[in-house]
Amino acid sequence: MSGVQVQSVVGEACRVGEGPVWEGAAGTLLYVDVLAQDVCRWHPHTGTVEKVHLDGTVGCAVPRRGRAGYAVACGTTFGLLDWDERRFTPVAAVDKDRPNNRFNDGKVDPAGRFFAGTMGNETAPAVLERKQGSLYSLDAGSDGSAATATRHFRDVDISNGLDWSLDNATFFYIDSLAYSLFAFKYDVTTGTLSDRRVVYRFEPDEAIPDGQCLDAEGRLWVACYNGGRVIRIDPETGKRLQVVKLPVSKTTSCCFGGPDYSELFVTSACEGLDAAGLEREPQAGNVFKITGLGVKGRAPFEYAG
Ligand SMILES: O=C1O[C@H](CO)[C@@H](O)[C@H](O)[C@H]1O
Repeated sequence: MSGVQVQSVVGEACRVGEGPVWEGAAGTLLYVDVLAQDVCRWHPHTGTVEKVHLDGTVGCAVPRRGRAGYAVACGTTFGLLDWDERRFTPVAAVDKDRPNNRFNDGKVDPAGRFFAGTMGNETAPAVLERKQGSLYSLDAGSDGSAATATRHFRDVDISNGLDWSLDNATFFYIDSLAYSLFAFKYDVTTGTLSDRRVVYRFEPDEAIPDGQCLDAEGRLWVACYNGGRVIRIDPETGKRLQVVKLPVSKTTSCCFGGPDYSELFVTSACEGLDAAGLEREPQAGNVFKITGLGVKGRAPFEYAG
């Protein structure tokens, strides 16, 4: 019998919860509510959620190496958030020719670069002008030089689902409306991508692929938006290995965490629920914890700037 259990741990609903990151030293879960414009931090021991409200949509927030606060992709600007002072300092702006764009999902690479991608403005979930987005990284300057934003590619619909293979040689990426999980060759020394290929094409009941994370065995866990599930994919074989269903439909992203990284945290959204009665989902927008998967994740990488 499967020992997999799903539990709602943050009962306060997010409009669009995204980008969970486990903070090992503090034992807290960082995530964002994109449309509420909040960076959120959940304390499991007290059950409380602290929030910092920003002056724009928040695509993602990531921890900094050896420094307090977070690097954040807000609106179309990479910046730094001083959590205690609740102050956002812009570092680099992108997509200056696309005023309706916003940042979406992001993650730090094994060398400390902050990758995040953009998308056009949605009129409803997953309804937007196509091919407006790009994938960027924010590379921390060395020896006191300024951080710089680099565009890796254009023509993205909804930039999503980033992670790197255990040997750092492959970058995994999702463009949601391509309904595909892509892999690129990755040069971790230079931070460059090449040779894009499709690893997995999503099934109709898996709906829209959203955020993802790698586990310690090199397999990927993908949250399926409108699919109410996370699925485990072997990128070597392109086979789906496992499905875990959740009690809400708009599952948006996942990360491993907990004291030994054996718990999978899943964010969800309640914004834009459709006319099929889904708005009555009692737990839509909550954060969930899945235990008993029998596999662990790894600690997140931290932005070097
Ligand atoms: O990552 C996301 O995926 C969702 C589905 O593609 C989209 O509706 C959200 O606005 C977006 O943040």
